[in-house]
Amino acid sequence: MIRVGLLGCGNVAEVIAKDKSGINIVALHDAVRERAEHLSEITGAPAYDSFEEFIRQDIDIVVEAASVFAVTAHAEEILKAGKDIVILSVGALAEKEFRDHLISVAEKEGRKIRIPSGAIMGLDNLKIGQISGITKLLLRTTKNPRSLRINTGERVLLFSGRADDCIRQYPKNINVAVALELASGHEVEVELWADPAVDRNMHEIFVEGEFGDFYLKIKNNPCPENPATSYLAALSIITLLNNLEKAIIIGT
Ligand SMILES: NC(=O)C1=CN([C@@H]2O[C@H](COP(=O)(O)OP(=O)(O)OC[C@H]3O[C@@H](n4cnc5c(N)ncnc54)[C@H](O)[C@@H]3O)[C@@H](O)[C@H]2O)C=CC1
Ligand SMILES: O=C([O-])CC(=O)C(=O)O
Repeated sequence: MIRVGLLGCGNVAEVIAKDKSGINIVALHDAVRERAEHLSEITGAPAYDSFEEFIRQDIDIVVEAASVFAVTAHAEEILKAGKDIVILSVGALAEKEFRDHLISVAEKEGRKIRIPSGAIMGLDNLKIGQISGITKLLLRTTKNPRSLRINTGERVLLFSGRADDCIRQYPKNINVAVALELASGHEVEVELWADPAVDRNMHEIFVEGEFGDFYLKIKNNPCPENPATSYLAALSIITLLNNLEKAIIIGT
């Protein structure tokens, strides 16, 4: 059974820890000790204060659900320690130089970097952008101001521009833009809106290309402990882990 280590023991990790589908969590690490200890009580897996000790454990795959910074700081070491990695804070890969370096380390070590679909649907078939022209790719994300930690009584456009600039400004809110970019191999135009009238995390994706066009709108229920994060993101990781060893692979 695949041995999973959780890097980051916050909101997403807690949903994973409470899941009953049989994920085998064997080690935990969080910069805040109490968070790892809390998940230790739920899973029975040991919590390690130091990252170095955590990564020495008998882990097959590390699930990062921590922060963009945690990926920058630890992803290379995880791969070099012979473990695969699931990266939820995929915004860390917006910078090409870092991304290319990490991929080359994974290739050299014979390891895999897995990017879950996270808080959106449709990421799988968008990979066709790597072989077929895409002429438009726009992500319009709308969240309640509370999720974005701002105060406004009306709908406001907080950002309009490139994904890499947006993730630098909102590292906890727009990882999906970078996932879309990596899947499609195409630059994403991003709009980030704060709207007090919405209580869900909404992502609208507009795509045009040689295949035709599509429009997708998802209205995600936020996680109770962290309204910036959609519950779907945690479900997507659980699903990824449950499918790792299946003989049939569904989706592009
Ligand atoms: N790709 C996607 O679609 C999505 C990505 N995310 C990202 O996933 C990550 C996790 O989300 P949540 O669980 O809601 O966040 P959270 O804030 O509830 O939990 C993160 C935990 O990681 C810990 N942490 C942060 N940096 C660390 C480091 N360098 N070393 C060790 N521990 C560290 C924090 O102390 C915290 O306990 C966030 O970066 C979030 O932006 C969230 C939703 C969707
Ligand atoms: O959970 C969401 O709806 C999206 C999100 O925070 C992210 O992409 O970082």
